Amino acid sequence: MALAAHQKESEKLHLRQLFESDPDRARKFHIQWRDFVVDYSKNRITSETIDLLLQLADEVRLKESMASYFGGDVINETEGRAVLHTALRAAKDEVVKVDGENVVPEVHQVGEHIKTFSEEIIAGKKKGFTGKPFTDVVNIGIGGSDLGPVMVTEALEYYKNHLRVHFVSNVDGDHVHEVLKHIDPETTLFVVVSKSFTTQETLSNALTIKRWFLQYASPEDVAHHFVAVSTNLEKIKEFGIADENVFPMWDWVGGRFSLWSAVGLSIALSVGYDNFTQLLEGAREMDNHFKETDFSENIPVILALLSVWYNNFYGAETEAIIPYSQYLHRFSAYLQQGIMESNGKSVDRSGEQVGYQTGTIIWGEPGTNSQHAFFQLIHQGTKLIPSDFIGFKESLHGDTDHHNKLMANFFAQTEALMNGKIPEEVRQELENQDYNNEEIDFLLPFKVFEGNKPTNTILIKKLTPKTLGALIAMYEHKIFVQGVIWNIFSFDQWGVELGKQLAKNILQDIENPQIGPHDASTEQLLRFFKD
Ligand SMILES: O=P(O)(O)OC[C@H]1O[C@](O)(CO)[C@@H](O)[C@@H]1O
Repeated sequence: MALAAHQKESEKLHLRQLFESDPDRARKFHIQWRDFVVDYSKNRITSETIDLLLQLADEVRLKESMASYFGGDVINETEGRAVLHTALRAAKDEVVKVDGENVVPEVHQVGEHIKTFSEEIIAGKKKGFTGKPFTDVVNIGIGGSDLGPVMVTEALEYYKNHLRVHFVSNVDGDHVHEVLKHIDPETTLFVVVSKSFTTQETLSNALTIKRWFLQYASPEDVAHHFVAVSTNLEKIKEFGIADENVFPMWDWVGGRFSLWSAVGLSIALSVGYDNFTQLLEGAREMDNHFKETDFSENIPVILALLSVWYNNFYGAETEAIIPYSQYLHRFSAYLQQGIMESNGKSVDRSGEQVGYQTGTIIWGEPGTNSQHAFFQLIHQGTKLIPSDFIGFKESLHGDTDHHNKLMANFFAQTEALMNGKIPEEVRQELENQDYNNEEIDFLLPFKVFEGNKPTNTILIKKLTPKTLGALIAMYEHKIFVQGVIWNIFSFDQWGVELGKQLAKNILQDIENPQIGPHDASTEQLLRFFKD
């Protein structure tokens, strides 16, 4: 394949040389779009690489797949569903059909419900069972019903109102009990979020909270303090939630892409509905950019192709995502589900084992903390770790002193990763510090930086609800493009089922005297646990 042969050649090149030999490189390999600058020039690529990768996008018929994705075709074939998180941010006059029905009016109707509900809670018009306004919100959900809301409410903390928002996700009782310590039943609203309303963790946490609540309130008060977001309206009723407190969602929205729906209710409660709609608008703008822009200037397409380049041709297994913003401290955790649950597949669309690498391992922490934690390995370790650096031009607090220092680190790291430090530079530096020759010869190999480490720099004007929406949508579309290239189904998640099933059986073993047949190791461990 042309790309494999090309990789053999490009492997010999160093980013330093590539910059030295082409003064136009930074201009050539960057995309400016609205408040975003995406500089991908610090990658091990030439114009030929990009041409070959764009050719690959054509060969896999990416354009046609995009039309199916946005058009509501059943592209989640193993679950028989369309994949339409993009419809959740569609403008009122757009038409997006599922089974011949335009779903946009319904989406906007739920949006209106989110608006009135959140505004009444924020304004203190809707009150708790003793007539006091709400002060706290607890989001009860897991996976996509938790990670998106928690990431966005943290990311938009600067924009938040007086409501304190808490998240309970883990079935580990420590999580729920710690949250219960900090809330008052009279003034807390509980938002139970579960697309299926059958998830063990969420139902257990919701029931524990309901039991706790009923120590202070009567059963009819549940209707005022609990709201639910789900596709499973029957189960919600059984739980005792009032009809007006039910926010529907749809099976054509995957959990990990659902924060744009009523799953984002805790976001709207935390930052207000206007900010929530700004988030959607940012995502819509990115959708349009993705749909309408030539692939050579298309941010999600270029980022996806670069990721494929390292994953499939350089053998890189992981990608680091490093936001230089403390507000984005849950961003990589959020993308871990988005990317790894979507593209962690080893069977292609015809049911055959793939003979190539698929989904990348995603990890990361905010800069500058990450520099003091794991950057040693990125700079001088043996592994190739392509990294996305995300930073903002303006500081929200207007603190230029801190922001300049933060951003100096942001730029310095990608420059250092790219250039490295050659032996001559190290020698000169040590000589200047009056080291003798023997000391220099000893220290030199440890102080050399090979460089040539690829990074993308995503520089955004300011962290706002709108730019955040666009940033999240950018990664959503990157996931989609990669799924098309790898010919896998990105929108199911069968791989999470087996563990769930076994846990059900093991719970029986734990709660009953008998331990069912297991492998010798599991059985022995269960005996230790029960003794
Ligand atoms: O919203 P639900 O149905 O409770 O599911 C929670 C999460 O569980 C999964 O199905 C599997 O982890 C995710 O895809 C989903 O986001």
